[in-house]
Amino acid sequence: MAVDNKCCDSCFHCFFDYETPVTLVISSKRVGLLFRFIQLLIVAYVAVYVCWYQRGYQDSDSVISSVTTKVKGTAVTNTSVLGVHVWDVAEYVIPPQGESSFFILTNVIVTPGQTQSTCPETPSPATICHSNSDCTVGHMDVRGNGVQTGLCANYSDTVKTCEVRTWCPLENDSEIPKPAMMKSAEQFTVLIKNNIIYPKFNFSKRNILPHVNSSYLKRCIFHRTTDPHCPIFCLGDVVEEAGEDFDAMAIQGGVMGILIDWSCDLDMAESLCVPKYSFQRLDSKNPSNNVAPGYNFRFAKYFKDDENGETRTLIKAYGIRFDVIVFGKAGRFSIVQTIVNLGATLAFLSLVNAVCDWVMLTFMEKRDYYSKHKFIHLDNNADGARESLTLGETAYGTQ
Ligand SMILES: Nc1ncnc2c1ncn2[C@@H]1O[C@H](COP(=O)(O)OP(=O)(O)OP(=O)(O)O)[C@@H](O)[C@H]1O
Repeated sequence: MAVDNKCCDSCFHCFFDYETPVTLVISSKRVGLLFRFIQLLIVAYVAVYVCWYQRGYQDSDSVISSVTTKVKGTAVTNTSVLGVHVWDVAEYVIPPQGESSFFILTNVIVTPGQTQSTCPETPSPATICHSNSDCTVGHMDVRGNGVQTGLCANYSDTVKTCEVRTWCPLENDSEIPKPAMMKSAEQFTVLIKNNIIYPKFNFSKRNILPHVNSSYLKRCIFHRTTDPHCPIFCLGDVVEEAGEDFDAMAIQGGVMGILIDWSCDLDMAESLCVPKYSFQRLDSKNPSNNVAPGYNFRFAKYFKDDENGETRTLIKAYGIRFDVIVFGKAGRFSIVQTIVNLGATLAFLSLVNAVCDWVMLTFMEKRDYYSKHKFIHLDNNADGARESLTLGETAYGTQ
């Protein structure tokens, strides 16, 4: 019965009691100092990080962009296979459309006069044979060059390999030309046309800036200090600025990144929103992991001979692929973002009291004395304003 009464009593109190905070002024230098220090930390965080660094008062948008490229330049080579050969854009830029990623041929292994016939395979543990019984008719090896005829043929005076039906003679890529056949490609230039949009702010711009006229475009080459807004780049300069050696890279090829940063503060003048260019090698050139370095692929040019038979020239192309990568974020003042961030700041400031109370009631010498005055229970049934202090029980646990 007594338990029931106690339970009803506490439910009654819980439901009908009214709690109101009492302002307690504590003249303690230590607590006061802690309070101001945490306040200062929060204000500094909001001012420096949220407002200045993160621009918390701005709404932001990511860039959308289109890129086209055009390469210019010619190179001359003189080799035993091709003789004197002049290479122009249509031959060394692959693909020729001028996309945001383009390949410049810098080194080649040419195998001319290939026809559909039979010839001995390139020697390897899987293709070397001693007699016909070592070869299987119709066998195709993924790493091989054709379909085995079942014959063991002389590859050289000392080596025999299984004969295959394929495009013969086979390519011999055991030695890559050094120096690269077209190392003069470092003098080629590329015009990059880049249009960007920030759709949220209805803002668009291109990297050929308003002050760039056609006569300037005809003679300028990008230079970080003298011509930072010229959209024509010398390939050698791009590789050099990335800290790489063009001659070395031209031998086995690689991948370069031309990075265009369009980060803009749209609260400032539009003329200050300009592209910032940087260059970076994107493929691995780690000397400790130098297996399968560079970049190469094969393609062929096909001809009809006098008897209407098909002949082709196989080209193993080594070169540098340039990827134009556009990125950026723009920000513009937004009242909604400002209010959201101000609200977050105020919410943070309200935490200061909670932290100081916790320190004061947990670690300070006079914590019992503070807690005695912090939590007061007023009994409404008593005559006048009799105070009953709830000693020992605080919101932070038993003291
Ligand atoms: N890779 C490049 N190196 C140097 N200048 C270039 C390069 N690409 C284009 N230009 C020059 O930039 C200008 C604009 O090129 P755009 O391709 O828009 O015009 P174009 O008249 O079709 O160019 P072109 O016929 O000379 O290839 C032209 O004067 C062009 O000669």
